[in-house]
Amino acid sequence: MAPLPISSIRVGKIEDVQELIKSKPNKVPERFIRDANERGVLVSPKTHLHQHIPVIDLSKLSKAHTHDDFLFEILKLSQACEAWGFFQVINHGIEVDVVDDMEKVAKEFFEMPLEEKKKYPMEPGTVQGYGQAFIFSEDQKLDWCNMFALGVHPPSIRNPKLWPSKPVRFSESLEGYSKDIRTLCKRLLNYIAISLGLKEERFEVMFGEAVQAVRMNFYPPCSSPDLVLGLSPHSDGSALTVLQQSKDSCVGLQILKDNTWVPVLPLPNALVINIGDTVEVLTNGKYKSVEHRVVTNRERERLTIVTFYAPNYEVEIEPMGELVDEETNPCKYRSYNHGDYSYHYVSNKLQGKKSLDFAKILN
Ligand SMILES: COC(=O)C(/C=C/C1=C(C)CCCC1(C)C)=C/O[C@H]1C=C(C)C(=O)O1
Ligand SMILES: O=C(O)CCC(=O)C(=O)O
Ligand SMILES: [Fe+2]
Repeated sequence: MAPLPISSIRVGKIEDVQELIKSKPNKVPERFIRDANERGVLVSPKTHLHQHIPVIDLSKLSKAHTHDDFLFEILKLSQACEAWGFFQVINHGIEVDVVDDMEKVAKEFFEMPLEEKKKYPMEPGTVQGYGQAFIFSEDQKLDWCNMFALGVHPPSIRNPKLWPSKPVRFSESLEGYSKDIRTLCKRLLNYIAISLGLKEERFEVMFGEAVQAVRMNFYPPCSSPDLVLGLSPHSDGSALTVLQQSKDSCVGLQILKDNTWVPVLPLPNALVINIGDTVEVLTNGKYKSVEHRVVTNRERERLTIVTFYAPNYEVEIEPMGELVDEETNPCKYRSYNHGDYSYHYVSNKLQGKKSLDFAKILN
């Protein structure tokens, strides 16, 4: 994927939110204050008024369980992908130590002094390193978030200069974690294929050497959480996204369901999975990538480790023939190259599901 044309990008001063709350704990600079229609309404996690995203027990999909258990869980998965685009997985098979270790090094990374983190800058027009991605103009509102993003796989997408030497165990932990998350993504895509009545390895074969990137998001507390957003509304450009919320994180992720922002309440040892734009296109819209955003908290911070899993850049994407019917379910998306979609995605600001207009066939 080619870098963006840096010369044309003027982003102004992007303040580091962790530093901001150290020096002026009660001040929210104008550039973070959202227009009234965009602001994150706080939703109490205690409220029982909300529906919750489905929970899929992956142990029920292993050989140790009965065929009925398997079918029931696959049905739940299919309903989750169709109605929610989001679900949590429990008994996912990734060792607690691997997950905890990743959380620990990510936390240590964000806790380092700014000078240390600045050794790995996200330059304007790039998406890897420490900073804020998706900023393309001086008047664009900023998210109340610090990010650290790295390309992980295949090795050709890595920028080794951005892999930090501190915390000392960071790279080793990220390698181990990413290997396990990759296995989980392949497994989930196999189950998703089964849930669609496709051959189990349909996605794996199509994706080739899949692209995997990780983004760590740190949201410090904010004195006026009702005025800002932790992360702007967006859908993910990936095929699947795996989100880990650190143990002491506040609730913050909200997904747009039936025009209402529904909070995602963390479950112990669960991972949150969401369908990305690529699976929406491949399934001709049967499984949807759902718009989501993050709100902040007055007292508590939030740390998330997010993996984007997507086809190789060379792969041509279009709705799968098995899921299209010229008469009853015609193609809703055109054919395109995934590398081109990735470029399009990272060269535009996060704006709901707007990125997918790239692929939509408009009648
Ligand atoms: C800040 O970055 C992102 O939010 C992001 C970027 C991912 C990427 C890298 C960090 C390096 C390699 C390229 C890639 C674009 C995957 C989001 O990723 C989404 C967007 C697309 C498209 C995707 O596949 O995942
Ligand atoms: O931090 C979160 O809860 C959500 C992060 C997210 O949506 C993303 O990184 O794409
Ligand atoms: Fe996201």
